[in-house]
Amino acid sequence: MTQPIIVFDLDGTLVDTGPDLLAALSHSLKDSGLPPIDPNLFQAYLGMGGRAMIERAFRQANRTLDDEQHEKLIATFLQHYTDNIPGTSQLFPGARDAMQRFADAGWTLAICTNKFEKLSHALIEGLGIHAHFAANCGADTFAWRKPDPRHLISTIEQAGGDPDQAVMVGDSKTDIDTAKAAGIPVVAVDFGYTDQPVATYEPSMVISHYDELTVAVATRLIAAANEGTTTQAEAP
Ligand SMILES: O=C(O)COP(=O)(O)O
Ligand SMILES: [Mg+2]
Repeated sequence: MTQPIIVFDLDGTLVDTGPDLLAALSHSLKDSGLPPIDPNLFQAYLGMGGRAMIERAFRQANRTLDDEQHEKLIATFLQHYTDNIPGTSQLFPGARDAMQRFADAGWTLAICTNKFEKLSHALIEGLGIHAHFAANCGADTFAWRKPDPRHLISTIEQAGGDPDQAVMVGDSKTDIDTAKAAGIPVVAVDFGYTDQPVATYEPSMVISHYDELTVAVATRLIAAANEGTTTQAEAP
């Protein structure tokens, strides 16, 4: 049997990239005459990328934003973010130990993120954890991205895993929708970037700290998902 695989989302799940994303946002907007960024207004938008954050900043200030200006600001945002990786970004508490636990138990680890692949790789390398991951697939790795389930399935395949022996960990509706559409159990962290509590989206389980994510728990989630499939398949 293939060894099981645990697939992590990146922003807001494994790594707290929020302060660096906000710094890039402030930098990109510094010549736009917008009021200073209030971090509280952007918490839910942190996992949605620069495009959505810039849009929100203009909407918040009741200012219009044309396509050309938007593209220019996104380029400035990305340049600043790229130049400063890993910046102040840090793994969430307990994440390092959790990764080690799963690696020690023989699990494959992978990342499925809507960050650009180049940025995801730079961040993971900057944090010194790249050796853990058999695959690190971003928004531009394939022709599809989350919430398209093929982003997750292709990540698992690239890592040499089996979708029937997989669990995902995420922080957003996008992650939960992706995993559900792929038929893969999903653990939601409640400390990430989401506007509604993650429980609203009915993940397989919600955790508030990585200590709760044990190998036994993940194994049970996979077993339960496969039982569900068998029962459904056997149903008349
Ligand atoms: O950068 C984004 O758009 C979101 O990144 P994530 O998928 O790692 O949360
Ligand atoms: Mg995320």
